[in-house]
Amino acid sequence: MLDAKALRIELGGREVLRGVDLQIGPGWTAIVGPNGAGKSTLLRALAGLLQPQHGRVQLTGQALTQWSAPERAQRLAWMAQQGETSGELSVRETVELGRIAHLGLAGVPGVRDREAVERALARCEAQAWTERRLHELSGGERQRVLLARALATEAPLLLLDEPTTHLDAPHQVALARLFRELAQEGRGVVSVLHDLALALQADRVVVLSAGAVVADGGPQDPALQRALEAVFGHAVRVETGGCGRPQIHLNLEAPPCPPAP
Ligand SMILES: Nc1ncnc2c1ncn2[C@@H]1O[C@H](COP(=O)(O)OP(=O)(O)OP(=O)(O)O)[C@@H](O)[C@H]1O
Repeated sequence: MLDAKALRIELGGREVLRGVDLQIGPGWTAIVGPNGAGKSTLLRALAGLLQPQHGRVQLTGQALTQWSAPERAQRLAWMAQQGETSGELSVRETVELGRIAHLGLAGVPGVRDREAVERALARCEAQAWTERRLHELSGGERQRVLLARALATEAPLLLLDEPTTHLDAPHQVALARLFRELAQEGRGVVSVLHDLALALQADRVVVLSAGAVVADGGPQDPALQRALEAVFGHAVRVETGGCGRPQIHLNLEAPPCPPAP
């Protein structure tokens, strides 16, 4: 779906992305890395919101810039870190914004649009507040509404910047389940995550450090464990948990293990 090649981005005179290559297909991809590693910058570049000084991003074989804004929005949904949405809109109005890519600004929603909005609200467990204003919601509730707006686009690819911010533990688990469901439906989900335990539930984990991809593989990949130790500077142990899914243990007291001989 998305193919980024040799992406280099400079912000404020500093090189923030240093030649990133990344192909994104169906499945759930988690992007992790320390603060300032360039995760949000990478996601914004993949969404076409930031122009790289060098390199390019293609969406299904065509440069991102060659798609019109509505065409692009039908194929690629973007969820920023919180803050960009008007708190005066109701929850339903906010989620309906996800249909603008299909309807245009003056379009009248049809049955399909209303169904997409209801399905998105249900998947994010946000149906109970549809008439409330966004500013009346808690941080976690608002986060689920913004995710519902992205889902309402029905785009095959979702780019989500820290979607678990403000979510309590059960809703974080529910979100991981939702991402796996979306992946099984053949959609691509790319999420920037700080919670490594959650990130290891993804099909693929990309580790970014100082603007470069330093590991890219499945959650059980030994190279991933080594990269996480190197990047975060603490011992990391990944083992198989009760449901056959990887579990991570990050030992903040212990330094990384010495490299294998
Ligand atoms: N508009 C800007 N002008 C100058 N530098 C910027 C700008 N936006 C981001 N940066 C810098 O680029 C680097 C990468 O920022 P980015 O937000 O992509 O990091 P991140 O990995 O998402 O971090 P975090 O985990 O803290 O959200 C940081 O060092 C940041 O200070």
